[in-house]
Amino acid sequence: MSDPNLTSQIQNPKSKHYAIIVAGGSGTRMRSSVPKQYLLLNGIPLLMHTINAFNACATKPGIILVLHPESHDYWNQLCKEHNFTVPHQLVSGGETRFHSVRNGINMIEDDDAIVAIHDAVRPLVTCAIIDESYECAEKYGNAIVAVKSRDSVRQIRDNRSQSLNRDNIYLIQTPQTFQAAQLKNAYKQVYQESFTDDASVVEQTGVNINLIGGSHQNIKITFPEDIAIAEFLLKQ
Ligand SMILES: Nc1ccn([C@@H]2O[C@H](COP(=O)(O)OP(=O)(O)OP(=O)(O)O)[C@@H](O)[C@H]2O)c(=O)n1
Ligand SMILES: C[C@](O)(CO)[C@H](O)COP(=O)(O)O
Repeated sequence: MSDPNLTSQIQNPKSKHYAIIVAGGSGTRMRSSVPKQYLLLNGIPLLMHTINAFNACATKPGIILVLHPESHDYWNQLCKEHNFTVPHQLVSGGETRFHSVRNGINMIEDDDAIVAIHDAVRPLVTCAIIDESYECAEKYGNAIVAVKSRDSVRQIRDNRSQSLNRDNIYLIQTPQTFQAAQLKNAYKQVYQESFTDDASVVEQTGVNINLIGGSHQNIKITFPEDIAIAEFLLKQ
């Protein structure tokens, strides 16, 4: 059950901007007793850092939070424990990230809205990155946050490794922000394993994908050591 006190903003959003924060995963690679999005980072669940970042940015989108269907009560309890009152609407997630995102998109009626999709487990995203992604998506249709590879890169082909020009290699992050019509059309497709992010889903419909600058600090919490790294970065 969602807490009605937290759902008011999305029913009557002040702007046409939305953020779908996907937190419906189970975090198998983290091997923790609770899913990683609820692990504490500087004393509060890391998912709250992520929501706070979107709430603090100038765009101030309506927030749609996608959770595993069995985690809603747990989340509402955490919100009470931590006095967390940022308005948001809860939606149930699906089998994969693709299905969770699709459930979030289904909550948005306005085809002209601008929608950012963000991994709950990227809690170090900055307001500057979030606001720029909305501005660029409004102008160009979509904006995908990415960083250049800092390592040298090689590709295996026919059992031989070949160096690639790393200046042409970008590592993709979130938020990934789109005009709602693009997103809704793309998410009508049948799920494919190659859909590892939202850009790959939208690109499949023939739409050009625009990259914007992200940050090497916008890490995804995936493995146990990432918590210590994020705590270190938060103190900077
Ligand atoms: N069915 C799913 C799977 C993933 N996610 C979300 O998508 C983001 C990126 O996924 P990932 O880091 O892979 O999370 P998990 O699937 O939880 O982790 P793992 O792959 O280690 O199990 C996370 O915020 C995760 O909660 C989701 O909403 N619904
Ligand atoms: C969406 C994403 O965070 C972009 O880097 C990434 O593709 C998620 O991948 P994962 O396999 O769910 O970790």
